[in-house]
Amino acid sequence: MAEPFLVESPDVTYSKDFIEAKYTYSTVHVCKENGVTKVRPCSTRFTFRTGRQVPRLGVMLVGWGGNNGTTVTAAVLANRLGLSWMTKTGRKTANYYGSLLQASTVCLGTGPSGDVYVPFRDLLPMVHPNDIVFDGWDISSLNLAEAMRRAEVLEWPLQEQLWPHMEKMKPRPSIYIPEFIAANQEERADNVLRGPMAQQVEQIRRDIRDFKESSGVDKVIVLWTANTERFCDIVPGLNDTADNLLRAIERGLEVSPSTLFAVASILEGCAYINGSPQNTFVPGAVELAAQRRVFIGGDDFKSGQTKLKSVLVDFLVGAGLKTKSIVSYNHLGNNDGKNLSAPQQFRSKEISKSNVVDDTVQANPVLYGPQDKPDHCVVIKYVPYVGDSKRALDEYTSEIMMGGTNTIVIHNTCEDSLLASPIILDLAILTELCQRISFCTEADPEFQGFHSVLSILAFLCKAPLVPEGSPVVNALFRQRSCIENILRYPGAPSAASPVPAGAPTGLQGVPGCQGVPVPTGGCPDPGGAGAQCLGCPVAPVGPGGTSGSRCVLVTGPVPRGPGDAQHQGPSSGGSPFPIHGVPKGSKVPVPGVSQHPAAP
Ligand SMILES: NC(=O)c1ccc[n+]([C@@H]2O[C@H](COP(=O)([O-])OP(=O)(O)OC[C@H]3O[C@@H](n4cnc5c(N)ncnc54)[C@H](O)[C@@H]3O)[C@@H](O)[C@H]2O)c1
Ligand SMILES: O=P([O-])([O-])O[C@@H]1[C@@H](O)[C@H](O)[C@@H](O)[C@H](O)[C@@H]1O
Repeated sequence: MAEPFLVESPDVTYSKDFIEAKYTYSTVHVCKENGVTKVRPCSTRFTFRTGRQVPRLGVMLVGWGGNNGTTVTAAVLANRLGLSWMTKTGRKTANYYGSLLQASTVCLGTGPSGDVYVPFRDLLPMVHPNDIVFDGWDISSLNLAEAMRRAEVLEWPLQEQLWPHMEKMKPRPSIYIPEFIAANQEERADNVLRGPMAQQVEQIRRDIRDFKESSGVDKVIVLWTANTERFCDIVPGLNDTADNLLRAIERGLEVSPSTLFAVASILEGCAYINGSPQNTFVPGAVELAAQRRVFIGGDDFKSGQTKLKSVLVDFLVGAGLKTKSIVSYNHLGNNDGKNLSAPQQFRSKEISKSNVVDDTVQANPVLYGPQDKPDHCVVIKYVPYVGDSKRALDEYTSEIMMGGTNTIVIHNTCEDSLLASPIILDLAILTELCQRISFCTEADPEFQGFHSVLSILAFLCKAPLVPEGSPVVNALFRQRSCIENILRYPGAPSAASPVPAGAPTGLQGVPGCQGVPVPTGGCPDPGGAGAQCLGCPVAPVGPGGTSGSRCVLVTGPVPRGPGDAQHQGPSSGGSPFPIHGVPKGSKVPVPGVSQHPAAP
């Protein structure tokens, strides 16, 4: 496939199979020494290698018969077939609006006629959504056409055109454990697996292999878009390590369906993404992903009200206005809303919708003291009549100068599934791309992949899953620039915006953060054992590694016990922490350590 642009630079080479790009990553480290805060610029010379061969991608959706599952499948079919349909406001044509990769652009650089913008998807060779092959599971036996009609998301003239294609698609029977989702879901559960838990996991693994073989896809990514589950307790001996989790499954102990699907996917070498807010990635699941070097990501698609919240609070607090109260109310009438009408399922969603402002608040000690943060209220009501057309009302009240008050009120109506569907595509395509990117540095010449917790997906998720020790950043445009920078390094490094000195250690390119590769060397602060940089996770090479002046930027401490990523829990943040180095040449990404909030 011809490249949409060629980078003419001594730092970029194109071979038949790879694009190789050298890039000097510059950042700053902030360390406090003897009471003095010292800022030291440092840089690392990377070589990125991206495979140019775009595979045939299969996406298996858990919850395929739901509003999101049917809608994203229908959207890809409609685009592939070039469909259009009449509505009361005129003819509509299939598109991918709402997709970062398909419908947004990046500035490649400046030319004689000014800035040159290209679609995000052109930065590197990536899967086109039209080519994705779908399959999946649902506890409801309806075929995809009947499920699309049940969802009531798409206009009927479009549904009619899609019907013959969708009715051939039938969700595979799924793992169903009633106590994890609302009791009101039981009436649709007529397509469920029976037998011991371990046998059900084996069936899911067989399904993945069967799909791969029958469809002829080159690789499969599994994505959870089934109902929101309640949180799981993190229990030592049950789900705190990979071995304990696998043992718990053998014994049929308390493991959620979403975690069972994660285990099945990881054991099949398939990346697994969680589109819902529950803590699917218990420490044992994260450790298993790290051991098998399989990408995992999530949590909870960031589609509308929360996406706006992450921008608004960033704007308000970033402008020095002290936001004191945030009220996020919405009602909706789809099956998701029905499931969320149950307290435990609502609580999962309340957490992911609430914590999205924590990092912005914690980053501004001028406005907020240590325990000070805005009142934050999340309300979700189920109103069947409005269906998928979610109504959101938000109020943001901030203190302004000299005792003044600023109140912003927003009303937002949207089809929730039409916001989530393009996000599902971006999650799958970005994950597949990351599977083809490897990197090395002058100090670590062996090529290696990103950390198994793919936190570059943060832009697409309400509660970004990040390795322990990587700062959790929710500010939307910082998350976007992280994806842009990561895609630029391998594709158009010369245009990559360097991380400005003093840049926040949240997202942009802090190595190990949000998928930014883990470089070694370069840090001016060799530090001794236990030396800590306050600015970002930097550490001297730890046990088993080489000693000396190289610092290793880690994506998380070597597991002290349970390997786990940090689900953005109520108290997420980038505070200093005991950190360890990653022994030189270690290929297994470094899992984090459990930070999952206990079940609320
Ligand atoms: N804008 C959005 O739509 C949006 C945004 C963020 C997150 N989400 C989350 O995405 C998920 C799906 O949303 P939706 O609107 O499609 O909901 P939905 O209820 O329409 O679809 C969920 C589907 O999952 C099925 N299901 C439930 N348990 C299952 C299991 N164990 N195995 C297989 N299938 C199972 C249900 O039968 C249903 O068909 C929800 O968790 C929701 O909170 C949605
Ligand atoms: O719009 P957003 O806040 O990103 O997220 C949505 C919530 O507003 C809605 O209440 C919920 O039912 C959806 O699953 C989704 O989570």
